[in-house]
Formats: sequence, C-alpha cells, structure tokens
Amino acid sequence: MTKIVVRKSKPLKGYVKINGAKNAVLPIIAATLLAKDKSVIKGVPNLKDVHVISDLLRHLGAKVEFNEDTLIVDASDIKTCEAPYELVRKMRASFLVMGPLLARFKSSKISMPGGCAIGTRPIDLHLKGFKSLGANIEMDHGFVEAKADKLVGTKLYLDFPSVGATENIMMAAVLAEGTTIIENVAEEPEIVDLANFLNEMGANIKGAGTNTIRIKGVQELKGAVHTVIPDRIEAGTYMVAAAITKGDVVVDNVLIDHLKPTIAKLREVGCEVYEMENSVRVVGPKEIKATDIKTLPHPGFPTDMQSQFMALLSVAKGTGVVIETVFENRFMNVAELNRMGANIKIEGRSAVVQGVEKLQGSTVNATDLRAGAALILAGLVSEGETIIGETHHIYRGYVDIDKKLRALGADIEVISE
Ligand SMILES: CC(=O)N[C@H]1[C@@H](OP(=O)(O)OP(=O)(O)OC[C@H]2O[C@@H](n3ccc(=O)[nH]c3=O)[C@H](O)[C@@H]2O)O[C@H](CO)[C@@H](O)[C@@H]1O
Ligand SMILES: C=C(OP(=O)(O)O)C(=O)O
Repeated sequence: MTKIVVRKSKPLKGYVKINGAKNAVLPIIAATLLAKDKSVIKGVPNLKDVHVISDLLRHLGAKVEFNEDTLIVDASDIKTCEAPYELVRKMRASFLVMGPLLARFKSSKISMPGGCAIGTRPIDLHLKGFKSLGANIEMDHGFVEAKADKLVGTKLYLDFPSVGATENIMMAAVLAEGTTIIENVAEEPEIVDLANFLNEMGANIKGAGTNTIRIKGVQELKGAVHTVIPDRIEAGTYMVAAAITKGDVVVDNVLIDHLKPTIAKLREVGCEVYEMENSVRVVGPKEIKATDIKTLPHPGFPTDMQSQFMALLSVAKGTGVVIETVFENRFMNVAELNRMGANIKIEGRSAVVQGVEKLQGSTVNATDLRAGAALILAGLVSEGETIIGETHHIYRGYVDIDKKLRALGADIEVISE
C-alpha cells in the first residue's frame, strides 16, 4: 500500500504544467465505440481511470494502445455489448459506454454503477433519455439492459443538468433517426469537448455549452483525431496550493475561461491572480481571508473544487460557509481535516469553516479523489508530518501529483508499506 507523506513546506514557487482533463477524456474514449474505425486521442493523462476505461473497451473487443499521451482506439470489431461488475465498479464513468453501444448496436447490458463516497449517484436521468429515444430498459440482477429496434429523435427535458446523463444521451442520439432536442443539459466544458469530438467524427450537434443541445442524427460516424482540453480541476488544485502556501506559481496549459469561478474565489480570499494566454499565475496573500462557497452546475463553482477550498478556508482568517448543492454527501474530508486541527461544523448541506491559525500533521485517509487532494493541500501547511492513506483515490485524477508538487518546492514523498 502506498502512502503520501507531506511535511510543512515553504511557499511553493515555480511552474507546473497541467495534463488533459480526466472528465473530458473518459466520455471521449467511450465515444470512440461509435465508429467502426480508428480514433486517435491526444493529450491523454496517464491516470488510473484512463486505464480502467481502456480495459473496459478491450473487454468489449476494441484494440486500445496508449503511448506517451496518445491513445489509439480501433473499435472496428466489437465482440460483446456487455460490461461486467468488476469493470464498472472501479469507476462510475464506465457507464458512459451504454449510450455509444446502444446507438451502434441497439443493445447494451451494463452493470449498475452503484454509489460512492460522495453520494448515491443514481442513473435515472441517463435511462430517461434512452427510453425517450425508443429503447426498452430492463433491470436484471444488478444489470441495466437497453435494447431498441431503432432509436428515434426525441424532445427531452433533464430534471437536473447531469454531466453524465447529458453525455450518455448525446452519444445515444447521434445515430438516431431524426432530431433530438435535450433541454436543461449540463454546460460543463467537458460536454463541449465531447460534442466537438463527436462532430469531428461526423455527428451534427449544436448548442453544446448552452442549456439546450440539438442533435440531428446521421447514418454513421468515422474515427477522428482529437486533442483533449486541459484539466480545469487539476489546474485549480495547484492554484489553491499556491494560495494556501502563500507562494507564487505559474500554472501552465490552462483555458482561462474554464477557471473563472476558481479565479474569482481565489481573488476573494486575497490572492493576486494574473491571467495570461495559456497560463495563470497565482500569488498567495500574506493573510488568507475567509469567504463563502456554493457549488453549482457550470458555470457555477465546481463541486470538484469544493474540498480543496475547504482546506484553504480551514486556515483563513474568519469564518466561511461552504454549501454543497450538487452531491448529497461530499463532506467526507471534514472529519479528516478536523483531525488535523481544523474547526469545521456540518449542518445539512452546509459546512461552517472557522479558520484556525495552525493545522497539525496527522495520519489521515483519502476518502475520495478531491478529498485526498485537499488533505495534501492541508498537509503542506500543517505542523510536522501528514501521512495520507488510501492514495489510490488521488491517482485516479492527478498525474504525478507528488512529483509536480516537489518540483514547486513541496516536502512530499510517496512511501510503499
Ligand atoms: C467522470 C466525470 O465527468 N465526473 C464528473 C461528473 O460526474 P457525474 O456525471 O456522475 O455527475 P452528474 O452531473 O451526473 O451528477 C450531479 C448530480 O446529479 C445526480 N444525478 C445524476 C444522474 C442521474 O441520472 N440522476 C441524478 O440524480 C447525481 O446524483 C448528483 O447529485 O460531473 C460531476 C458534477 O460536475 C463531477 O463532480 C464529476 O467529477
Ligand atoms: C467525482 C469525481 O470523479 P468521478 O465522477 O469519476 O467519481 C471527480 O473528478 O472529482
């Protein structure tokens, strides 16, 4: 088992390069199943989740090669449309193969993904979309089976702008007969990246990035070559690392437009943030000021940055309130931060964070991906040593996080036990 050991560090200084976005590349890899052809994806982060979805595609019959940061998928020969529990349970995003398989083969059987530390995460909206396109859905022994004679364009309203449901339904609709209009869709940058990839494959999608998407079905799709957008959450995490250590860091390979809520909140806590063409410089304040955070679907403040800001507010001057509206159980790291000396009280979907002068290094566990990142951030400013267990969660989403932080001057190492 590997652990990450973080010791109190000097202000971080220097330059860090951001990888391609996990949450963009996973649906894009699923989308390669739509073409009886080869697709080339560039800028792919070398993350555990990328390996998990690659293994799932191999199980279905696709050939997948991953060299450096380029992933080549040849989906010409798909042998099965069934995804077993062992492959889906490792990563919820595995469920995203259902839309493409249903579109191309009119049949798909995927194990139910189940809940995780941040919430129950149902799939009802995905299924509502498939049904509306004409699929018959059955639940059987923990599997969801979708079948259709043909898929036909439809008009659909999502009760919540779910990222995964928007992606899955969009992928199911690209080969449907006629036009599909989906209202109240998610507007996240990763939706736009997926729609761009699908259009490069020959799809006809308009409106991605707004709350209504129109998809005109086409006969078939071809493989495409695509470069994934930079990871706004990885970028945001290093920006908070600069802020919490009162450092000065240039975060490179970013799209400033995707970082607006993070930049706004960092300015509120007193950081100087300089926006450049493909990079952003964050200079931490002498004293971090408390602020309030409310997570919302894009363009609101991203839930995937909530835990990292919770760590930052833990050492701020004053009291901040964090309201989590996207997931019902995303405060799992609060108990761990409190063990490190933070003063955070949870009241329903709100956490009241009373800043403290000092945190103390402790032995803690990463309960999920971003909670783990938050513990690393807290560890950078805690007295003594913080030993973080369950680090596999962290490597789901951060390429070389220990090396990248060390290059900025952090005292961090990975130990195997
Ligand atoms: C791989 C990936 O891209 N993951 C991201 C994606 O997850 P994911 O796509 O799972 O997140 P959703 O946007 O679907 O979920 C948001 C909320 O909607 C609920 N919901 C969702 C689907 C459904 O059918 N029914 C339903 O009730 C969920 O339980 C949750 O409370 O978007 C989240 C919200 O920005 C991010 O935190 C995740 O990092
Ligand atoms: C919650 C996240 O990912 P996933 O949806 O893959 O669990 C995340 O990236 O913070």
